[in-house]
Amino acid sequence: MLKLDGVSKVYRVGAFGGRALTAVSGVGFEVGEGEVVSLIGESGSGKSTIGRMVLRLTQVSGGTITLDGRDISSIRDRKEYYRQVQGVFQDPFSCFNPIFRADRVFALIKEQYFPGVGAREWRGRVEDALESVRLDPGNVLGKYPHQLSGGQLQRMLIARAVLLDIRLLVADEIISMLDASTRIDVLNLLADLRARGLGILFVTHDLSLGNYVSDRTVVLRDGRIAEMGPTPLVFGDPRHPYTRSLLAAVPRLHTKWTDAPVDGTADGTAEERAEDLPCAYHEAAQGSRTRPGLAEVADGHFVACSGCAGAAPEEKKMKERA
Ligand SMILES: Nc1ncnc2c1ncn2[C@@H]1O[C@H](COP(=O)(O)OP(=O)(O)OP(=O)(O)O)[C@@H](O)[C@H]1O
Repeated sequence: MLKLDGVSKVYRVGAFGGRALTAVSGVGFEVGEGEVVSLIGESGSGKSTIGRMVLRLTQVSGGTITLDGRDISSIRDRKEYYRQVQGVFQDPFSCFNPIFRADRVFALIKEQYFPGVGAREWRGRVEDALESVRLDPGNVLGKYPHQLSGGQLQRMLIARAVLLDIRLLVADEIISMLDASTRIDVLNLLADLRARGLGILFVTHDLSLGNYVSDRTVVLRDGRIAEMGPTPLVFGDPRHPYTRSLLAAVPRLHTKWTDAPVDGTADGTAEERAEDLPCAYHEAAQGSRTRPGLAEVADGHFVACSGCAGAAPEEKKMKERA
């Protein structure tokens, strides 16, 4: 369904746009029907930029993004595209105009996409969509955004996507602002939608969430893919030192921060990372024709050479020392 191939994004920054900032470089992965793919990485690694490019909110600088083989930038009718692909973002409040009732988001969809549907039938469809995201229509219809919780608003936005019967949802940090119990509700809701065939690009900096929801995981570092593959492989057998350090830094439920090792990771794996270098995947990554810069270490499990161009400076230094 969705395919990114060698996608890059360069922003012009600084005074008069005189400096180039490469936010995303040579990224390629797919999202199939009924598949959840997590895009994981630290702040600034380029996750949202990728989401925005998929949503056509930001132009691609290099490479292609295709939907069913069609370059999305060639789809002139944006409405046709947004009928299939929608985004939901971190802050649900910012998606609603406080002076209008929250259900205006549904009215706008009707106006744009379903002008011929009668009022009664539309009301039925809205109620069904709300129930499918476990909202009681009687509780939320007719209310203003400030009368609803963040979780309710987030679900209304997902209901809007359900009404459009989209094929791909870009979910960018959608549960970061929700409390723990609402989070799990929204995650389970995504699982329902996935079971109905919806593809989901799940953008998060939270590894445990990525592990919980996704079939496949793409780990981004400085705009490049460090590692990607089936989630159980990436989390169960991480090969890139960066993935390992991210996983090691996840706080453990029964460990107090005062008991954490002083090297900054939760289980003291800094030594292990140094031992990994020089990189065992250098030749395979260089030689790959299908996934340039990535070595396939198991079926569908790819890892970047930690010493190649684009690797973080401290990794390069470690490689030189090794
Ligand atoms: N519109 C823009 N103009 C210039 N630079 C930008 C723009 N948007 C993002 N960037 C830069 O691109 C890089 C990647 O940003 P992006 O928001 O994609 O990262 P992210 O991984 O989603 O981070 P976060 O988790 O903090 O949202 C950052 O260095 C950021 O400062």
